[in-house]
Amino acid sequence: MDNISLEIPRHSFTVILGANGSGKSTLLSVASGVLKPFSGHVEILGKPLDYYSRRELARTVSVLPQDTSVRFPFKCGDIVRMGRYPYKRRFHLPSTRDREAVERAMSITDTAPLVDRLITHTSGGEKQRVLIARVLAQETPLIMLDEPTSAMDVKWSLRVLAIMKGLCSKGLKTVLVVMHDINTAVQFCTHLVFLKKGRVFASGTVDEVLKPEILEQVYEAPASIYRPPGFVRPQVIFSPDPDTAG
Ligand SMILES: Nc1ncnc2c1ncn2[C@@H]1O[C@H](COP(=O)(O)OP(=O)(O)OP(=O)(O)O)[C@@H](O)[C@H]1O
Repeated sequence: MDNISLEIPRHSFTVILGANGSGKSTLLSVASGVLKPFSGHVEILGKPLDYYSRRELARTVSVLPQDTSVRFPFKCGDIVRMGRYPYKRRFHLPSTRDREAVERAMSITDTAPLVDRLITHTSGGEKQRVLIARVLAQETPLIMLDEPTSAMDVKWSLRVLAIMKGLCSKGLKTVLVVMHDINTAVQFCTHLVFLKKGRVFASGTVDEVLKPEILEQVYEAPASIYRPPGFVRPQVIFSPDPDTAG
């Protein structure tokens, strides 16, 4: 990736979209400090990333990576409690605030019934919900999620995105999400970023950038926008390539 210049508005719910290999996960890794950029810099809440200590960064940004394979048989409750590590003081038991944050996160994500279940014994969608609970328990002003709902059913995809949207619209969080499902993304997000070949191709509000000419260049497929009755936001239809559609 090169020449990326991007500002994520505070309290926005921004979704990063683009074709496979366009650089979405890489951008999220650079933005969260997991990867160092070869040149340039990242600022979080007006402060250069390099000025954050690891602990301060972990109290500022919570990240859900794309690869969520958990190889160790931790209990789901312990996984969510890990979200409180940035606040842990040596030789201290979890505080009331720690316990409340974990309980709240597990309640919102309906993962309390899984508290004693081993994470290795959960379904793909349940595991993603547990990891979302960990992110919420971390209580950071910034949340970065890489394909957080890829294994979730429709109900839970919509619910998790609605939770994130609610936190942004209340002014409590800024959320940056990588997703492929453009039609679900536009129902919730305030801003869209389209990447193409490692560069920002378009960035702005849904109305500014959800345009057939942009979509066609990003996805290399004919696109139309329509507004189904009862939907506040538009939807996209991609037409199959007549040569390969059969
Ligand atoms: N560890 C790595 N080493 C070298 N190249 C990598 C590595 N990870 C990713 N890449 C390459 O960097 C480019 C961007 O990858 P990235 O994972 O950011 O894309 P993406 O937009 O998230 O893709 P997808 O939609 O398939 O998840 C791709 O060409 C990919 O092959």
